Amino acid sequence: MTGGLEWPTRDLLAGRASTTPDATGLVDADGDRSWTYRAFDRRVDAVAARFESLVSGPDDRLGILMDTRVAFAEVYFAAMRLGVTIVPLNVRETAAELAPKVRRTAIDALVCEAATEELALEIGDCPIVSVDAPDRDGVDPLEPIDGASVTPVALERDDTHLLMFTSGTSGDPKAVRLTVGNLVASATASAFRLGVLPADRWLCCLPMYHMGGLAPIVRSTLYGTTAVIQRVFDPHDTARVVDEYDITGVSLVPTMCKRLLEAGWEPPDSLRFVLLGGAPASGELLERCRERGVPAHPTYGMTETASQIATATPAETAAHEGTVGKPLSGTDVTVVDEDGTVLGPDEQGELVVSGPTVTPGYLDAAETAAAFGDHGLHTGDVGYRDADGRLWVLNRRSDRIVTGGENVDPGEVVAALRSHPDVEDAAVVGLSDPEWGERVAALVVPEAGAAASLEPASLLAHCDERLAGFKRPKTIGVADSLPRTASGTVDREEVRERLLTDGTDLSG
Ligand SMILES: O=C(O)CCC(=O)c1ccccc1C(=O)O
Repeated sequence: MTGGLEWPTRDLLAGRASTTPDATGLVDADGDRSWTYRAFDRRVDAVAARFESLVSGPDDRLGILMDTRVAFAEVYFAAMRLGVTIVPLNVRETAAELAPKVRRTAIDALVCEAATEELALEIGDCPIVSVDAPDRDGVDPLEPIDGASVTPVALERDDTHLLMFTSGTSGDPKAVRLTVGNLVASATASAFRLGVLPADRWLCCLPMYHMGGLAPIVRSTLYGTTAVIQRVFDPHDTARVVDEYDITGVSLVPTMCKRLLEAGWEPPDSLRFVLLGGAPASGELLERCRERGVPAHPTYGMTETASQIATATPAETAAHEGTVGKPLSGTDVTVVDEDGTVLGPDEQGELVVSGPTVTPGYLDAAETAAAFGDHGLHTGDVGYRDADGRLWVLNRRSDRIVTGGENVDPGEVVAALRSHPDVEDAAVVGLSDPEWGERVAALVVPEAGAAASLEPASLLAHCDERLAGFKRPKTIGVADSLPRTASGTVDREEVRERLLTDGTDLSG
């Protein structure tokens, strides 16, 4: 820190760098470079100095449109140093999906990289900085500048530090507010479950614009251990990185873990945990992990709780099939029925979460009011706890589809399909898929007279202009009308049945 440092501060990196400056903070597995916490801190100062004239303080918002890389971590901590609210954006989404998010969050500046610059220019009605483009004087924006000084802004513990989007189920993504207090509470409780050793090295190969990819960076900085960053997951390459970089822990979604096993992965003894989240891990996958010596820790979490709610150890998953373990310390999970009555052991109901990791609310006050009740945040997930407090999650957020660890709001896909001139109506559900957990599937009702001319290729091209690739239907069926229940809502079970029997597979 070249500027004065005021205490207390929520600048987690400054605290770390002043405590163990010589410990290795970051490793770039792609470029085979590493940075001590001192060097990491200086680079973050350089980034903060570049952005200071654009954004500073709690009223300003900085969008980040970058994929997983060391520079993401540097921009993130620079934004924390400037006390601004960070808005990570999904680089896989289209301009049509991102533009409303940028508008709703009123971003004051947007950071992008070479690969996202074009997209940034389409969506950002504000100053845009690419971390890959030299500035006007030809200087690499991430290189420390001698004598540069930045005035850090101390965030209050309860200030909004992060606005992260999560998919709803009816077409409107929600912006979750998170505080530095939420993230610190989560990282602390995570350490109590997984343990921390001085030689720990956490491999980060999940998207950093999602909670599952960002959380390990916050954790390792708080702990003073090392984050090893790999931009693109690839079963053979990721297995090599785990070996070569002495990785002790890695966060994965189940699809990645399955691919590693299929590629013949046998992890080194030094690997202490695989944190397996974002989607349910099947019993079959966990069984194969046990056979191969993969220390799988299935975890249940959400953006709204800054990642983990409950996490199981390998011994627990072997002895109690299907459990996600006990809630982390400090987190309470209550099971309630439809009237809000608290249920007892083994009784199924909605999971309600409270504790220091839980968001203070959404950006939209009406969404916040709808989500919180007497016992905390209503997750929309159904599950139960056993007499010892272990948690089972039976189905995930009502209609939401989870494919390869990405969440898809069926409402968004329906809206995209309905905007096609030959489509009158559509219903979208998730079908079970051996590779992705679930696949997006759509039952489409053509406009009168358009049935003969409705081409799946035209529907898919229409979706590709509006939706991220992972939201594109992989199975499509055509019907004269949507099946409905007695109360008039779409009968999702019947939609599923029809797609399973009559749907055309378009995933090839
Ligand atoms: O499902 C979510 O939205 C949160 C998922 C998440 O945080 C996660 C996803 C994959 C691996 C690890 C984690 C984690 O809890 O840290």
